[in-house]
Order: sequence, then C-alpha cells, then structure tokens
Amino acid sequence: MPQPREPAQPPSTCIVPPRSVPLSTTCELCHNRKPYLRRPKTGQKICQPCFFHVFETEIHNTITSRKLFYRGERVALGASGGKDSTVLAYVLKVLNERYDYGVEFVLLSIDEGIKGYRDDSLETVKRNKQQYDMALEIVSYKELYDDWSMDDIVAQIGNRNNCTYCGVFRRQALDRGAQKLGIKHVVTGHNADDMAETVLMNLLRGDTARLDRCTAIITQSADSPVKRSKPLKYAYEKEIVLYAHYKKLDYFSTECIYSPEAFRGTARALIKNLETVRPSAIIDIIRSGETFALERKSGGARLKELKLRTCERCGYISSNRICKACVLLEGLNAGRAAVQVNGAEDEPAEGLALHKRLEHLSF
Ligand SMILES: Nc1ncnc2c1ncn2[C@@H]1O[C@H](COP(=O)(O)OP(=O)(O)OP(=O)(O)O)[C@@H](O)[C@H]1O
Repeated sequence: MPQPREPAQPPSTCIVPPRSVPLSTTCELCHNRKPYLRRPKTGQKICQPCFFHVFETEIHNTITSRKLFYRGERVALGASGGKDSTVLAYVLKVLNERYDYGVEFVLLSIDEGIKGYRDDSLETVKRNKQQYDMALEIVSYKELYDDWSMDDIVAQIGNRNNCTYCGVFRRQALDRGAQKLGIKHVVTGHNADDMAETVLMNLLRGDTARLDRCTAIITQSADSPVKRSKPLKYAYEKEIVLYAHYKKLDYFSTECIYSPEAFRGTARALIKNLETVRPSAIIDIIRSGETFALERKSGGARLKELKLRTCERCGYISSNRICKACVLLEGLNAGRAAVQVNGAEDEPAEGLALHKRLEHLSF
C-alpha cells in the first residue's frame, strides 16, 4: 500500500503523553516493548504496534459479531476526506485483506458545494482513491437539487437551519449515489463520540422513539432502499485521531465553515467533559442507549406500517407523497423566485411557513 503523506502538524486532540510522564516499563498488552501512549479508551499504557492491533481488532470484532458484510458484497464508503471516514477506508482495506472479507469497497463522496471546505476535502478523497486503490464516485447537490449548492442555500436562508437542509440532502444524495453504483449498503465514519452525543441529545429532548433506535449499528429508514452501517460505532474519536496521526494518513482536518447545530455542539462539549473525568463514559452512554427497554409506542409501529412509494416531484423513493428533499427545495425555489421578482434580499413570504414545516419533518 503506498505511504500516505505526513500531516502538516499533530492533531489538536492528540493525547500522546509528554516524555516526562513516567510510563510503566513494558506495554500492558504485550509485556515486551516499551509503552508509547496511554490508551484513551481504557487508560492502558501500551506500545504503538499493540495500539494499532487492538484498534483494528476491535473494529474487526464489531464487523464480524454484527455480521456487517457478506462475501461478494459491494459496499459504498461515505468519504468526506475527514479523519473518521479516512480511517474507516484505511482500516477496512487492511481488514478486508487481512481477514479476506471478500468485500469490494467504493468511495462515495457528496459534494455539498461549500467553497474553501468541501472542494479541498474532495481533493483529499481523490488522493485516498489512489492510496487505497478504491473506485470513487462523486455526486453533487447541484446536480441533484435544482442547481442549489450549500453556499447558495446559506446565501438565501442564512446560517439558521442550514444543517437541516444539508442533513436531508446528504442522506438522500448518499442513497442516490449508492443506487447509481448499484450498491445497497453505505458505511459511514460515525464514531463512539457521535453515537454518545446522539443518545444524549435524544435523552435531553425526551425523544424516546429515536432514543430507542439511535444506537442501532445497521439502519434502514422506511424511505430508503439502501441500508447504513457504522463500523466505527465503538471507536473513540481520540483513538481515531491518534491512529490517523501515527499511521500518517492523508486526511482533511478543517471543520465545516457553516455553524454547527447548537444543540449537538452543547452535547459534544458535555461528552468531552465527561470523558475527561471518566473515559468509559462514552461507551457507557452507548451501552445505556442500547439497553434501554422502551415501551414501543406509535413511533416504532409507524415505521413498519409506512409504505414505500415514489416522490411525485423527483420520482425518488419516499414514504410521503413528496420527499423531504423536495419539500425543502420547494421553499428554496419559492425564495429564489421571490428574490428574482422583487429584486429584494428579504426573507420570502414562504419563509415562515417553511420553518414551520421544517419543525414537523422528522430527521
Ligand atoms: N460529503 C460527504 N460525502 C460522503 N460521506 C460523508 C460526507 N459528509 C459526511 N459523510 C459521512 O458521514 C460521516 C459522519 O459525518 P460528519 O459530518 O458527522 O463528519 P465527521 O464526524 O467529521 O466525519 P469525517 O471525519 O469522516 O468527516 C462521515 O464519517 C462520512 O462517512
């Protein structure tokens, strides 16, 4: 495998202990080599080869115990160029070869159209394509959604709600990209920290229906023929960063330039604080989410009853007459028309109604 480029500087979350911190004389796993780092997940002092081995083996165990793949399967890998999906691509390649999974992985990138962010990260994915010898498919919002890029959307609606648009569009775009490739399974780089955040958010919102299903490693929504899975579900973000750094993986480390969803940011900060005092908090929150025994009320039953049909606007599979992406597009296009007619930058008359509809959409 060709050697990836060295990252410009160590990642900010790198937690290699300073040289002055005394470590026990031998690695706590192999009892042979000198320890090199303290493992974020367990606090064990271990050497670098053991860190690589334990990190990769845990992902392999997740894959096999949950039977994520089958021999001969073609799987699309949601590749954003960021640390999580880059580590996922690299580790899946390593494991596929080491354990002979017999799976074909294809990189699938969505170009949301964010200048200074996604254009740069896509360059990273193009290099990953060469480094990992995987095919790459790029699908853009502009081609799928009436020529709208995220930059255009933010210029029209402002920073509020932009993550909602991006989330709905990206979810469908990944599905459509996979379908274009004739693939029915997309893996994403969601990690343990992301999972714990989601559990906490659903708990804080009192959203028991989502709490019940948000920890599932394999998901398939009622309006999608494509299933999703998260092989990094139990991998700590800090370990992903360390792994990428020590392996000198080529990834893009800039955050999205548009403001993240405030509530998720707060949950993230809380998780990070909890992790500082009790590293197992992340895995404990996921385990709690997995084992909550919730009485299934209307939410769970409704999903099963939903019938698949095609959206009357775009023809793509949907559980409603009009798919969520088209509902959002309708508002955007109405706003664009209003700006063209009035020549004004004011929020369109439809704006308020659209915000109300957004609140009713379940993402
Ligand atoms: N533009 C994209 N194209 C393809 N897949 C994407 C894209 N954006 C996100 N994903 C997938 O969704 C996962 C979670 O995305 P999220 O936006 O939370 O980014 P992240 O946690 O920073 O992950 P990463 O480090 O991989 O960018 C990513 O790991 C990736 O698999």
